[in-house]
Amino acid sequence: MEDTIVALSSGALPAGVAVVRVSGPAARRVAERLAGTLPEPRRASLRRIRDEAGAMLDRGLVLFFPGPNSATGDDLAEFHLHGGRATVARFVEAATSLPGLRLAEAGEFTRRAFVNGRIDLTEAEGLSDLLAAETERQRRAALLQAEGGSRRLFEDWGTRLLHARALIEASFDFSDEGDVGEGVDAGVRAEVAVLAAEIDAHLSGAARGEILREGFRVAIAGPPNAGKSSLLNALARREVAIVTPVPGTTRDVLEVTLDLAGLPVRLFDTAGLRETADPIEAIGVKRARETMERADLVLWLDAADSAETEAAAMLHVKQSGPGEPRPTLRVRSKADLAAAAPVGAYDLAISVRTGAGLDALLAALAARADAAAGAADALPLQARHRAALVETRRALADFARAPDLLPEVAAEILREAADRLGRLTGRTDVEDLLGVIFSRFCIGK
Ligand SMILES: Nc1nc2c(ncn2[C@@H]2O[C@H](COP(=O)(O)OP(=O)(O)OP(=O)(O)O)[C@@H](O)[C@H]2O)c(=O)[nH]1
Ligand SMILES: [K+]
Ligand SMILES: [Mg+2]
Repeated sequence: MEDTIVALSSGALPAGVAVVRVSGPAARRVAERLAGTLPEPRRASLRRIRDEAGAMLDRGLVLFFPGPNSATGDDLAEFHLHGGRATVARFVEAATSLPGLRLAEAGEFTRRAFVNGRIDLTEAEGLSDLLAAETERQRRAALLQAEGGSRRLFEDWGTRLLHARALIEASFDFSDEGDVGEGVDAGVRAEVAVLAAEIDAHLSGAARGEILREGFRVAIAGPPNAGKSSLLNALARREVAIVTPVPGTTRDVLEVTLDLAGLPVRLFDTAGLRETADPIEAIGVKRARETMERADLVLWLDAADSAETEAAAMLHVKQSGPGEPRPTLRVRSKADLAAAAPVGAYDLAISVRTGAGLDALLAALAARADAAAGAADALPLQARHRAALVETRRALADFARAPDLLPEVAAEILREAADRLGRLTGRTDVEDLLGVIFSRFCIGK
């Protein structure tokens, strides 16, 4: 029989309330031992909680959720205790001293929910993202997935693949032998093509999903002394980077994450770009160029008092890497030093000294991040999903490429494609296929 598991399910102690959950076949017996009697299912009721020797441990709310309609799918008891370390430790000690009960491993409650068919893998991933979400957009995307958004999409695709395959299999399982090898029906091919296009559209959101997850990367770059580190400190509202009047102060890449438009926006302060004989600074310059290459946006700073000309500045941008030039926001910095900042060639003028232009800069960053992240309620696309969908797509491309495929081969390719999808949700199952075939083709007669 399956173990019964116990763990503190709420956050760090001490806290106002600690929620301890007990899940598994012994949950009812254990909860009765500790709480005396159990309230009606799904009702909270106050109980004295006693240890194995009958000594009082605490007084708190007790709930009982009979399986399979519980969060884990097993019998589940919940204790709301006073959130002190000693209280929780003593409770867990008393519970685990009862037979059949042990401490839960990391993620084990969710794992049981999956094993018991309460949630699929994408919903489990959504739950874990929901716990990790730090910004509003991350929270919304995670909730969408935890609530089954991705599961429904992938299951719909899987069902359609199953249909197409069932139709093909029928053509060789149930036709006269002479018909075998006629190639795949045009209607089935068309259905698969529509499906492939839908997967492509979903895959095209990969870059947006990555921004949601990994953050929108902004490289603060420019010539030495442009005020890059000063800007980083101003936006972070703390002294993250060393600022001095000495050009070439920054060498390491420094990172600060802001929450803008509900998205994580990662700012990287970099070494000023210039030719240098100093080997340490040269490494810093190399890292600065690499950071620019990987950035979603380059914030190119050019100080109002700098001798650097427009053309030279753009040369730096061009020199920043071999790849595509990155999207760039050109900022005239230290605007307080110029009588009238020549904004024309720049997108924005700022002064860290006076604070001028900083709000406009933040608004511009938020707008860029928001545009890059795409529609606010699009389903998130995770790396694991992307990998599986790319494989699914590859199989469908094989299917599309050869119009004269033997039905047996075509069915096998679709089986592979569906397998990849099934692994996404963790519900690959041949019984499904049999069900579709038999229900559609009235085998029983
Ligand atoms: N007047 C004025 N001075 C500024 C402003 N921002 C920065 N400075 C000064 O410019 C100098 C260089 O600033 P940093 O922030 O170190 O410049 P940096 O671009 O990080 O320099 P490196 O790391 O050496 O490339 C410092 O003395 C700052 O106090 C500003 O808005 N106005
Ligand atoms: K400096
Ligand atoms: Mg610096």
